[in-house]
Amino acid sequence: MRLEATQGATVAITGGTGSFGSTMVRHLLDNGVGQVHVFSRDEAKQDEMRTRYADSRLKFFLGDVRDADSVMNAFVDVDFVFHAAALKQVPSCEFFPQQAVKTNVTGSHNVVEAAAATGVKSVVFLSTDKAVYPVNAMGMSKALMEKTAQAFARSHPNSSTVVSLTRYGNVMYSRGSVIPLFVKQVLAGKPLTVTEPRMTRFLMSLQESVGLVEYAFTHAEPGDLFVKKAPACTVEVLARAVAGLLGVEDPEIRRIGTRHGEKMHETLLSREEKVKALDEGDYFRVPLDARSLQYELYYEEGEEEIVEFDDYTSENTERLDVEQTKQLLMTLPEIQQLVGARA
Ligand SMILES: O=c1ccn([C@@H]2O[C@H](COP(=O)(O)OP(=O)(O)O[C@H]3O[C@H](CO)[C@H](O)[C@H](O)[C@H]3O)[C@@H](O)[C@H]2O)c(=O)[nH]1
Repeated sequence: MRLEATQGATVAITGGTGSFGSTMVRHLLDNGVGQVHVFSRDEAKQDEMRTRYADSRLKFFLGDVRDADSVMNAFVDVDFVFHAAALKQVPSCEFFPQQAVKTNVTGSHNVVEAAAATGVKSVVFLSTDKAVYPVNAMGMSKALMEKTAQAFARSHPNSSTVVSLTRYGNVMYSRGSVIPLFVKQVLAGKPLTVTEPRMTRFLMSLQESVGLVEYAFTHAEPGDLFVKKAPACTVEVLARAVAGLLGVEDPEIRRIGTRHGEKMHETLLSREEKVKALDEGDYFRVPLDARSLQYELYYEEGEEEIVEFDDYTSENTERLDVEQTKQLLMTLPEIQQLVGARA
């Protein structure tokens, strides 16, 4: 993975102390970035990161994407922005949808406006499969974030700020997610709690999410949306793979039922997007629908092709069995460590 464009450049990352942010920061520092502006709300995490990275190219900006001035302040003299700050927990957004609107929608609007006002060259927005046909407040607010970014690109065709989007699925081993939970349950000798055995999720590593953002950043035309092709598996397969790697071949599985706000399968591209998507090998690129607000284009001329296409979902993508899932899990440093420690 190379980030030639960022060599010597100044990059700002909103949500810079999170999982994505800190992985991207490491990657940028290793690839000759000039400066990184780490923008986030949590001073303790910033302090921890400052000590851990101990690199004079890092500058920390305390602020909140909800506060436009704080965003503007962090973007002065910045070349590129990665917008990762978000409320991303499904349950908390479900209980506090207004908070999701403030951070994910208004906050993202502040980011795009500040980027344009300060002359940022390119800003990549991070979205999620949960934004496609959304059923929960987190997904709905991320869908509106996407629309906010696309609306900017559509209404400012001559802007020197390129706005693009990436969408990805579940990041394996992310904080609070199911893989570390299954690991904990296996190590404690407890049954594995599986919501619905046939439920599927895309599987992506944190490194791949950095790669996707880098790809978007390097290739984007204004308003483009990028998705990485990814395999998927059922949660039962995932549970069996995690247990198998930790030496439990036939784990006890306790079915707990689908949780609130959860889908059976996730969708990375709707069929309306799929019909427009360009296949670029590991990635799909969906160009901006740049039509103006001429109503006849929306209401009088349809698109015949659309019915021929399927959505791109965790159900119809490449599906992994237990052995293949084990192999994929073994690419994760956390799993390598665990398995190594037990060998
Ligand atoms: O005890 C559990 C918990 C989860 N699952 C299943 O495992 C899969 C993955 O669950 P995660 O909780 O890891 O991921 P989600 O798809 O629910 O989404 C997660 O990742 C999102 C980001 O994409 C948000 O952060 C969200 O709040 C967070 O729950 C789902 O099918 C879920 O039903 C189980 O089988 N058993």
